[in-house]
Amino acid sequence: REPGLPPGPPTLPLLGNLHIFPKEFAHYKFTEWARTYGGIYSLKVGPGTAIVLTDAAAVKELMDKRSGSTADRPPMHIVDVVTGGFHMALGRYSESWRTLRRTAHTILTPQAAMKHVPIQAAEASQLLHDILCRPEGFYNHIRRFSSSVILSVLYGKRAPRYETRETTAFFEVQHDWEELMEPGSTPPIDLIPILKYIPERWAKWKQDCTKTRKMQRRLYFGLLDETKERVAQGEENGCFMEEILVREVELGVNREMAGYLGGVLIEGGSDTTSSYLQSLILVLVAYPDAQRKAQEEMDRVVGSHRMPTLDDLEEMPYIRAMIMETHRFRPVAPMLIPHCALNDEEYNGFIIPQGCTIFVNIWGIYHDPELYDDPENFIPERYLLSKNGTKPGINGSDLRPNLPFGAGRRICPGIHLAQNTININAMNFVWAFNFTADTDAQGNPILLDTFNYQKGLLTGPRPFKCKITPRSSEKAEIIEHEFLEAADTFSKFEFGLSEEDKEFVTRSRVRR
Ligand code: HEM
Repeated sequence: REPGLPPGPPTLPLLGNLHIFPKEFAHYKFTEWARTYGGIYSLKVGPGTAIVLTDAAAVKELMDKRSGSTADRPPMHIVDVVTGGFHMALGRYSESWRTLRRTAHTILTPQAAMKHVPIQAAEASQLLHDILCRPEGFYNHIRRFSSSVILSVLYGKRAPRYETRETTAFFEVQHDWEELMEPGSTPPIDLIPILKYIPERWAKWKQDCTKTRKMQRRLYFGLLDETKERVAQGEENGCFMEEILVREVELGVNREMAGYLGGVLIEGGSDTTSSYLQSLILVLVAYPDAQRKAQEEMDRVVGSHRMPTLDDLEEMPYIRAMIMETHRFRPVAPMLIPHCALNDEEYNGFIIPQGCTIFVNIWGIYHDPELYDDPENFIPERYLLSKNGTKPGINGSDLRPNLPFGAGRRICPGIHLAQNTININAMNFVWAFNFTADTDAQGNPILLDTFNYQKGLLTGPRPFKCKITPRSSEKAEIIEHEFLEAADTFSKFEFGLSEEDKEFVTRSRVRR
């Protein structure tokens, strides 16, 4: 470890800390180390350096205020090979990143996000309906929902079924893409660049890259071309890509960029929102008291005769607190996406060297007993006591409510879209259903493991079982009614459907 770096675990010659670097669920180990080495420590990864921030003040200063210096991503050769350098989320801080980011931002502002609320609300009514009809399939109903919302918002084309072609194609290619990026699945090309030059016939990872690239391009550019054709036929429906196509010269976005921008936004918008909503159901089951309090508030504000709308949330402090607490308790991205330092920075007497990888360990911050009372439990009330949920006597002003969405110039561009989706569904779930633990053969409740999560940079609960029942027959009727009423909104987004999709749409729109 070079002098001036923050402290960290003891190193070995050449390897540094490589031999103890966690291969999965790194946020647990990173949090354990933070309790020993402090809110800012370093790890040596061979010759490279990683800095782990588990301190809100350091995140505010280095990631938000000095974002111009920390907005890069670590080099990932695989990402360049597969996406030609056009991956906005994983790509370097370059001119093309800035163009892509500007383009995404102009169209995903809070006002622009409001334009998409009708399709989000309509899809949320199908989600309730799907759960009502087949509660045991809730996990995949949520995945369909997220995929359909993002496809509708971006390409004006929805996915009525989990098996709809574009949804299945996306899940398939995303699975391969995530596997390819899993540490250990490729040789350490970024540490030993000469490995890039091994011919493809001897390097399986290169063949996998070629396959993934082909699959991604078929899906992403196929969707782009379909949108073009639809616009040419005068059938616009106000989706994101239509606006890009109209403004491509002004925005400086060429075909390659538009194709990958759409693809990366599908990647960013699919499993993130679905993981959040799956976590929400997990905590509603695991913490029945919190569920009961949320339902009492819902009954007071909305009652039984209508469904909640976004405007109602203003009157629901407990449900707002529950939404915040879910982000804290089980953040979708426990360490955000790694950043990389563009320049040397100095902080609290430590050097943050140019080129180092920076992990923002929000898991460690959110589970710090110095900041939160009983951090390992789901307690929405903490957000009623203080804006950032911190315990009495603690100044939580270095925290901010949107921290789970990232930091500085790399903060999630889909945040407003995501928050609307989360708010609509959180209210719907609480209004519509009772969520209870599944029971064993003797009728005893089966305790849920709230740590049974998928590995990866973005994480969500592994499939789990629970019982979901409508809170009343009147509510079940309203769900049915709202779903049928949504047909008009859906129809603008239903084109190019397969025969199976059409058959499903016709069958499901008949009152039962
Ligand atoms: C619960 C929902 C979501 C959560 C918790 C979430 C969280 C995050 C986080 C933590 C980052 C990394 C920020 C950083 O490195 O500092 C990120 C980046 C990103 N997110 Fe989201 N996100 C969500 C939904 C969405 C949606 C709906 C979209 C698309 C419309 C989206 C698109 C992206 C993109 C493109 C990036 C990369 C930004 C960049 O590197 O410049 N996300 N998100």
